[in-house]
Amino acid sequence: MAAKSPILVKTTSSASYLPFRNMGCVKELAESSTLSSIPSHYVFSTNLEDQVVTEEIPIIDFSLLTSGTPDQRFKIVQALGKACQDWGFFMVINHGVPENLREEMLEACQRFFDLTEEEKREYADKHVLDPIRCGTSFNASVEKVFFWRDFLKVFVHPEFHSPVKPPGFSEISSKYSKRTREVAWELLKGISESLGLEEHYIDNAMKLEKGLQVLVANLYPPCPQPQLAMGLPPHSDHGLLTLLIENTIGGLQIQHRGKWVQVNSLPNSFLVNTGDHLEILSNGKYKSVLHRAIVNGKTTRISLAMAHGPSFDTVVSPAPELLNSESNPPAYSGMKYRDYLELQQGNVLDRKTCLDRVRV
Ligand SMILES: O=C(O)CCC(=O)C(=O)O
Ligand SMILES: [Fe+2]
Repeated sequence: MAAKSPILVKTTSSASYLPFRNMGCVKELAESSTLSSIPSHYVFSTNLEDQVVTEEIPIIDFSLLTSGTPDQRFKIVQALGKACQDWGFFMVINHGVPENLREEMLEACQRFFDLTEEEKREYADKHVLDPIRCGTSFNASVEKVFFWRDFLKVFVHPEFHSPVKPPGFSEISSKYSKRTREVAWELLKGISESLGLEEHYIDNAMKLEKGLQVLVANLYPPCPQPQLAMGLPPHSDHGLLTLLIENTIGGLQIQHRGKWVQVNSLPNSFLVNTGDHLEILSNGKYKSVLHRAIVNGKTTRISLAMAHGPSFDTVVSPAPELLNSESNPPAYSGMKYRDYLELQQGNVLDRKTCLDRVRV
């Protein structure tokens, strides 16, 4: 393959922005009125010129899963299985989580990012397994190139944590986490059945009663050179299922049959993607989806991903019930979820390189 010529761009010298490496805040950088080009350490060298297409993304009507007739439930379980197998991604409608709670939660996240650097510092530079941490990019301590994104990550289950500021964050987050968790766990029952396992199989095997739920708020400020920067690069999520909402601004793209597909979310829907641990548990039948977040030049985008995983101590390996020594041998080795999480979050975010470490 011919080597790509380097992209030549006018960028700002990184030296004057180095302080951001410590605390991290692309928000402040973006708000500095003189910024007309991005510092060189935000230039993402790989191809942002890939063709992006629009396709019809599977839609799951949640109400049919919980209160449909047996026939409707059967059909929606099949649709769930097909969405997991063909896409690793679907939109969930009629889930019963009130629209105003979703909006209040997004506003609370905005208010967190609006706190001063001083107020946020308490949660900066934390270990990846610290229950509350904020920062910029993905893992600024090991990255050469930064992503155009600030984040807040909070473990909200099995123990509930919350930053004390901004006022009201804790109450809203507690309500929102509970409601989303219920939706995720119900979807996992349907997904269990779609694999030919009994309804509570994933519950039991992954010890969901103590399952980890992480609130991940992402802030992508307007970027003066959006075609050169990346919000989040192609990656898959750890855990089983991630339920994402966004303010009115799009930016999520998923990979489907080798192409990047733009996600245009339906109003009031959850954007759901399957994670690495569902891929492991299903022995590769339901592959975790590669996705990325792009940035824009005009408006701040906020997304809120709720990641749902096993309990920390669960060793996740392919479900024995799905294996066959001849036709379907185990394709992944077992690893404790806590160790996987530490590995994934403690390294550079790069496609599915973490999952590759447990492939047999
Ligand atoms: O902002 C988005 O749309 C994607 C966020 C995401 O992939 C993540 O937080 O893992
Ligand atoms: Fe993600």
